[in-house]
Amino acid sequence: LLSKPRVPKGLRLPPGPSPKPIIGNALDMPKYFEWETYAKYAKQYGEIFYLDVFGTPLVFLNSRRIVHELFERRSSNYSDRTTFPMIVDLMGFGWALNFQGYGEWWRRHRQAMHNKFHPSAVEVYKPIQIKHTRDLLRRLHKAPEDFIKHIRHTAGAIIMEVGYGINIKSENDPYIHTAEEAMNAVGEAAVPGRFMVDMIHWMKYIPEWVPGASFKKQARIWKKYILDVADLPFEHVKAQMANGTAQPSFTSTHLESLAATKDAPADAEQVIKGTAAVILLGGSDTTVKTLTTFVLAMVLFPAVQKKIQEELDAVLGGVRLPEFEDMTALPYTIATYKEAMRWHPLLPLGIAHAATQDDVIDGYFIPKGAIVFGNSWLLLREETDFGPDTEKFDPGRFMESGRRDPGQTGAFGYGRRVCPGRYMAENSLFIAVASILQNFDITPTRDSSGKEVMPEYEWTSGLFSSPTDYQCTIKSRSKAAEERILSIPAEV
Ligand code: HEM
Repeated sequence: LLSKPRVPKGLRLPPGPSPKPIIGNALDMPKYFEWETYAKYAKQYGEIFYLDVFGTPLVFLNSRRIVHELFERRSSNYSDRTTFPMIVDLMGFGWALNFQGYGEWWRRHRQAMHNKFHPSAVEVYKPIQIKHTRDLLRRLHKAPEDFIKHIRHTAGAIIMEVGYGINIKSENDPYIHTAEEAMNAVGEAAVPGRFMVDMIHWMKYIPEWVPGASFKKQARIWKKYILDVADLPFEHVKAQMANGTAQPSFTSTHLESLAATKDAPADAEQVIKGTAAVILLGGSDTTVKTLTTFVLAMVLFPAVQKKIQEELDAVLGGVRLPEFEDMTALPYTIATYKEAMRWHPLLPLGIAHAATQDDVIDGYFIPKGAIVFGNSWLLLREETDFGPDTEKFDPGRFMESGRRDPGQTGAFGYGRRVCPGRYMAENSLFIAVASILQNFDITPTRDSSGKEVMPEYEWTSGLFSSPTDYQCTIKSRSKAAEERILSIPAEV
């Protein structure tokens, strides 16, 4: 199929030179690790190609030049989202700004988020991030084998306090559980092509009992989590505000401003509720998965780990825990979390954008409604931007001049849709990496004969890609490290 470029039916072409490859159709869509297959297609077909999927072009952008041209310079045309009948109509996810079309409703959500997540606004979250990261050290010291559970708890605790002022203590917190279930559902459903109903929209009207309509049953099961994750914590904060016990948070401060606003639109509360839930969803699992990638890299690349620890020891003198003020003195530590985002980007194909109007780029026609992907995985492996050997985990690459920041090269997405939580996310990653490595050594586990056993894992495939759960040994580095950890107050 791929060897014969052709023009799918129904696609108009610009006049002039012959069109570039339109390389195939739904049959050419890989189901798993799509970014790798699309990267191979890119080698064959160049900076831009597309697949025709039941009349909808899926356009793939494969170079930084073309990504910049469309997503940044022509951002007013490439900031829409495709309609996801599975996610929005059947699973009830219309409240999530991630999946809203480019328009006033999305803009109001984005504004609500921006107000509290721009670079200086996120400063107020730093004490919360420090407090819960220190608690993470205590938990890691106590039960190191459960490190993934602890990282998950910490990310959830940070985001619940930031978003709702709710202090979660238990590792089985029901809000976090609901958020994880909702996030897993999105991870599966947000991959274009995963559900046929996203291509053939009338299928959403098929009754659940019809053979072949199992997607409807699946959507119904997921919908409960998706509605609960928005409703339950929000109602909790409102009840707390009514009885005067609410802690300041994204939700409470927005609700207070709303109460003080004359003639606020009737749906203003909906915007706050939806945005708070999106913060909960976007804010916990993303950090967890990036940190599990980082821990894995530490097991696989011990020399890198040693180098980070040397930097941390030199700056902190082995006597105090890291603070955000240390950031400027810790370039290699910063390079490490950036390398984790580059080496294996969490969203290898980002979240697809959509074209609002017909457009032409380099003589290729992109029709209105086309679904447009930046292949972040490919961009982040570009040797001209990141230096040689990009398969290797090497923070040292960022110590050379002229290297690009992965956060501005696709790891956080593109243009007007770029991740609005990125400043807070980077702070969480920095303080976690610095705190963990100052105090712990991360090594492979050992078998009964004392031989090292490398972790067994696979990269997951879907909207998100991160390692499946794996084992490693996390041990405090020294007596001094142990004392530092034990001196952290038990109650956070
Ligand atoms: C390491 C952590 C994170 C990574 C790698 C990440 C990555 C991304 C990516 C790739 C996108 C898609 C952008 C696009 O469409 O071009 C995105 C969107 C988004 N992210 Fe993040 N993110 C992270 C953390 C967070 C956090 C902490 C929050 C909330 C506090 C958040 C909230 C959002 C929201 C609301 C959107 C949707 C934006 C829109 O559609 O306009 N993310 N993120």
